[in-house]
Amino acid sequence: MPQTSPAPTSYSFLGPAGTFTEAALAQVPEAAGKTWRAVNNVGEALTDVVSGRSVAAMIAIENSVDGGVTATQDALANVPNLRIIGEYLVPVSFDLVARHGTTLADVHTVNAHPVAYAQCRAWLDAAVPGHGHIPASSNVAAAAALLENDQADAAIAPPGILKHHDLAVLATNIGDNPNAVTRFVLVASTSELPAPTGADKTSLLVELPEDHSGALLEMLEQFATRGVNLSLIQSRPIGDELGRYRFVIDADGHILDERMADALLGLRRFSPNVTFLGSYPRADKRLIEFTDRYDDGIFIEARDWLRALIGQDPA
Ligand SMILES: O=C(O)C(=O)Cc1ccccc1
Repeated sequence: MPQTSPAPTSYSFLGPAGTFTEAALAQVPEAAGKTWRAVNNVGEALTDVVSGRSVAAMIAIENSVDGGVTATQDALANVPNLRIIGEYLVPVSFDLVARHGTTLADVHTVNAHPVAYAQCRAWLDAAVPGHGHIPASSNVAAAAALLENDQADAAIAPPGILKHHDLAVLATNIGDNPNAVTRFVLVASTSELPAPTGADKTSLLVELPEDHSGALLEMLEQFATRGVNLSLIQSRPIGDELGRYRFVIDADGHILDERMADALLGLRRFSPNVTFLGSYPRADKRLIEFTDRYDDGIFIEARDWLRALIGQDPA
C-alpha cells in the first residue's frame, strides 16, 4: 500500500506563548482545539505551511503606527504557492518590564521586537534618553531574554507578560499611539478560495514593466477603470538591483467579483509579474461600496454583447 502522509492539523504562530500573534490565532474558530506551533520568525512559519507541517500560519502584516511589516511582505513575495485565507485585527499596547529590583534609572538597553520598538520610540526617548535597542524575535521573546542573559536591562512586552515570566512592570501603556492596531493574516498552501462575502479584500504583488513614464499610473488605472478601491499600496525593493520595486496592494473586493477579475486581467496584460496572494473576508466586515456601473451584471452583459457581435452567442 502506498504511504500517504496525514493531513497537517497544526497552526504555526510567532511565539512563544503570550504574543499578539497568538491572540490573533485565538480568533480563528478552526484553530480551536488544534496544536499550535510556536515559531521564531515569519520564514519558519511559512516553511511550516509549504512543507505541509502546518495547515496554516498566522503572521503580522501591517501595523497602524509602523506601517507594513516588511519582513512579512518580502517573505510572501519570495515563497511561492501561498494564499492568505483570513485577516484578523489585534489592538496592541506595550509595557516596559525588567528583572526584579531594576528601576527606570537603571535602564540603558532595551530588548524589543523592531515593530514594537518603533511604536514606543517617543516614550523611550523621553523616559530613557540615550538608550540602546537590542532587537528580539517577538514581544514575548524580548521579555524572556531578560531572564536568560543580562545584555538588556528592560524589555518591551505585551500586557499579560507576567502570566508567562517572573518580571516586574516598570511602566504600562508606553506605546506612542493608544489606538494602535496590528493586522494579521492567516496563510495556507491551498488553491481553494474563501467564498465571497461582499466585505472582502484581495492582496496582490505587482511589478511594473521596465522603466517608462506613467507606468505607475497605468497600474493604478487597472483598478480605477473598474471601480476597484485600494486600501493599501506600498513599494518594496525587489532586491536584485537599485531602483526596482514591487508594489504590495490590497484592493477592496474578491477575485470572484467581475470588476476585480477584470482588473486582474488588465494587470496580467500590463505587468511582467503579478502574484495573487488571495481574496478573503475583511476583518472589519465592512461591506465594499461601488457605483452601479461596476456591478457584476454590467460586466457580464458587456461580455455577452461582445460574444453576440462575433457570433459566439452565450450558451
Ligand atoms: O506577535 C507579537 O507579539 C510580535 O512580537 C509581533 C508583533 C510586534 C509588534 C506588534 C504586533 C506584533
